[in-house]
Amino acid sequence: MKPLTENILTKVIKKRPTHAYKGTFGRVLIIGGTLQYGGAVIMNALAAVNAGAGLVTVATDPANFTAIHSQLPEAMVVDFNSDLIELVQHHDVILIGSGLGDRLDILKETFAAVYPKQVVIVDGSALTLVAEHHLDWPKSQLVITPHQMEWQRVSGVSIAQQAFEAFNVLACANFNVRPILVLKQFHTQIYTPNDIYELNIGGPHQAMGGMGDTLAGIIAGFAAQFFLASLSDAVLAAVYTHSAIADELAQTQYITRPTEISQQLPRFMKKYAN
Ligand SMILES: NC(=O)C1=CN([C@@H]2O[C@H](COP(=O)(O)OP(=O)(O)OC[C@H]3O[C@@H](n4cnc5c(N)ncnc54)[C@H](OP(=O)(O)O)[C@@H]3O)[C@@H](O)[C@H]2O)[C@@H](O)CC1
Ligand SMILES: Nc1ncnc2c1ncn2[C@@H]1O[C@H](COP(=O)(O)OP(=O)(O)O)[C@@H](O)[C@H]1O
Ligand SMILES: [Mg+2]
Repeated sequence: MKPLTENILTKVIKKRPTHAYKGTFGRVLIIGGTLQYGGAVIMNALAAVNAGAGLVTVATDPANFTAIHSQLPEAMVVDFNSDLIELVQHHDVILIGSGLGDRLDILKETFAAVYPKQVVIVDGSALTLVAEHHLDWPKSQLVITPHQMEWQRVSGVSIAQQAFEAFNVLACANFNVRPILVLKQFHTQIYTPNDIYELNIGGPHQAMGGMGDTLAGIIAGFAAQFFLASLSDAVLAAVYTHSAIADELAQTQYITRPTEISQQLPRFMKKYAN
């Protein structure tokens, strides 16, 4: 296992070309946020917008529309009960699952609509639904972001077994599509097709609901902008950035709120852009 270091940031985060426009930095579609979990998609979107995604749309329960607009006027909204096929196909990056609850119908429709060039990030409730209903993974560039219980549900690798890399590698090999696995924990591990990395920063100041929703949003924002270099590198840089900002905040704070991490993204990224 390789340590994930700060070097990944200068490798991935690039100075913006002068003639760029919003389309240059990718279209992100976030799908999730039932009535109970509206905050999850707000945190996804705050992270994706602040990470620099060019255009962000949130497909969610209409009950969340006003809250999303008041937090983040940069984001667009759409009813997740409407026909999503065309919408899904018009985006570069799809983030599905944070606060999706039991909406298996939406998950199946999305998985069926995506095509191989797209990046699909599967988080939260979508992972639990895949496990419960034995769904095939979408035929796309796949990133999955389970915490340890979600990974146990999806892969059958128990939390105790997860300490042994080989079990996790074998489980990934058994998927119908090869994923990039972000296995979240204290010292998160990232399984890419070539290597396994361990994050050696971050800490218990991050142990709070919404922290994973924020990470998923940063991954979406980085994948949208920096995908052409390498999706694996974009994911690695997103994981590092999330905890590096948290650790900066923790120098003077007892806890680090997910929404504060998102606020710090533009300032933090500026330091590494070259
Ligand atoms: N503001 C919002 O809208 C928010 C919405 N959210 C959304 O809620 C949805 C449900 O997600 P979820 O993670 O809260 O619940 P679930 O999938 O049942 O997993 C919890 C179970 O797993 C266990 N467990 C064991 N190890 C663990 C570990 N390392 N990390 C975490 N858990 C671990 C744990 O054990 P216990 O705590 O009981 O000891 C418990 O039994 C999801 O879509 C998410 O996006 C949240 O983001 C919060 C903010
Ligand atoms: N003790 C800890 N040290 C470092 N990171 C932590 C710690 N506890 C939680 N985290 C991080 O917080 C996030 C939790 O993700 P998740 O459980 O999916 O949150 P949520 O679904 O509530 O948004 C992960 O990125 C995880 O690595
Ligand atoms: Mg989560």
